Amino acid sequence: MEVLSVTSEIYPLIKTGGLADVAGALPGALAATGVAMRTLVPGYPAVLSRIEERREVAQFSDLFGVTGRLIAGRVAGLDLIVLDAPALFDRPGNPYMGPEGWDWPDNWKRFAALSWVASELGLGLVDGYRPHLIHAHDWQAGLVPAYVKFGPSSTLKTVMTVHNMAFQGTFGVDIFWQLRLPPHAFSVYGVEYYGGVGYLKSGIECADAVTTVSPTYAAEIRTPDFGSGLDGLLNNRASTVFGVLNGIDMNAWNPATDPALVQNYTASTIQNRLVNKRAIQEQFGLEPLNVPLFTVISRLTGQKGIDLLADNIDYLVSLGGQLAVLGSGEAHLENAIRSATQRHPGKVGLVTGYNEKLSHLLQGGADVIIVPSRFEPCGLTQLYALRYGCIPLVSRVGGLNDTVIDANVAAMQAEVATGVQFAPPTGPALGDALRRTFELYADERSWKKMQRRGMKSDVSWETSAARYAQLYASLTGMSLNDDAND
Ligand SMILES: Nc1ncnc2c1ncn2[C@@H]1O[C@H](COP(=O)(O)OP(=O)(O)O[C@H]2O[C@H](CO)[C@@H](O)[C@H](O)[C@H]2O)[C@@H](O)[C@H]1O
Repeated sequence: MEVLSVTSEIYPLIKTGGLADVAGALPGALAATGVAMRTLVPGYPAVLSRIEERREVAQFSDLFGVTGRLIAGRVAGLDLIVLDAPALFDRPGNPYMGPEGWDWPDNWKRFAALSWVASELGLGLVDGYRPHLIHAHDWQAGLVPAYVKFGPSSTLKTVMTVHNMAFQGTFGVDIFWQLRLPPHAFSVYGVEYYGGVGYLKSGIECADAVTTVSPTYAAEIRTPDFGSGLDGLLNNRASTVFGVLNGIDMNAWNPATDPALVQNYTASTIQNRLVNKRAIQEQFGLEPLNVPLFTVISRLTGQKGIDLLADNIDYLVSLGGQLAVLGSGEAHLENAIRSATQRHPGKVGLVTGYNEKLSHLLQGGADVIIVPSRFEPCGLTQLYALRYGCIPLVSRVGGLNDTVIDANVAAMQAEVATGVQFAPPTGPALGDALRRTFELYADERSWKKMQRRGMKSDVSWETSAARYAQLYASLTGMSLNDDAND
């Protein structure tokens, strides 16, 4: 079966967050199930400069007013189709915003073009390639299901995956007439959203199935607290909304071979993590002490609960811990952490910006990763942490609830705990969880056991890739080993 994945970022070429990791890992994981996945991505400079075995497979003389072409090629085992449209994608900054941090004003057009091209591929634009299903990720690909629903094909199926309900891609009504959709697509059954155009809304409304990245988040987003205004629509579509937990790339994230670590290790040589811990302490300006080292690797935003963390740094230090934070985001949160580094020299360190390599080292040497999110569709850093023997301390929401087993008394006695959970996501509850974590850390033997359990827990894509494959099969009516392009 041939599936076309459509995404605005993909690891290892271009990444601002977890979407890239998932888009980069899923094709490889699906291959074992008999699904051949190609991925359509925008031709950002970072993508075009790395694509290999490149072939031009289509040209557009009028792609929403600009010219463009499709280049097929491969990178890092990924089968890519790249939309090379320099007027839309050859820009500095990240995929969504310029270097000054402002969203590009024509994002509606950039990602409408991507989605429209995906639907054309679905109709057989390129000789010898006709996907049976298109899998669209997040609002940037949210128009794909609308182009398919209001287009000529009656057999092409679509799946819409929501990685974060908070980012919806909403625009004014004026853009509608430039989207190449028929007039009747501007309705509650199409792209209309509170009088404007909603890309994610349209994807949820028009796709044959909607998935999100954990079972708990799939239930949460059907409530007003987490639905960001789309809970009503999701409830209407309840029988076609599924939660499929993310996995991780077990090769890219393997402490036994990870080149970003100073010292590699396995569950049986876990004491070697100390070498990485010392390297972290050095890089973050922390004293080389054997005290609990906490880390945070995150966008520094309210969603991620970084204000709850900031409120607890003094307490964490008073308990005898150290903290190494890697991230960037909202200025007031960056400032709050920076001022903590000044209050607690040698105990709290901050590295701002995005640093993939350092994120690996932190997982391989810190004792605990704190993930205090207010909501978390799945969360990947706690999964990397489990694999690396770094204990996750997480709020009990979304995928954090589904992947970490809290070290309560029963779970410790049954020897199944893998981390610490707290609820609700408030400062005092996080403080209480920190206190519990120090108590657990003090019992060296059971702490090591908990680390080893985490390292053995299944965070791979295997189960979830099979679930996606089953979903594709049920929507297309194909069996998984049917030949591509039947
Ligand atoms: N400063 C930094 N330097 C280096 N690496 C950094 C970094 N800051 C973050 N990262 C990395 O970026 C990724 C973040 O992924 P998450 O799943 O935690 O959140 P995100 O909100 O981006 O993703 C959304 O999509 C994913 C995928 O579905 C969901 O898991 C998640 O809940 C949802 O919010 C991780 O790989 C992390 O290591």
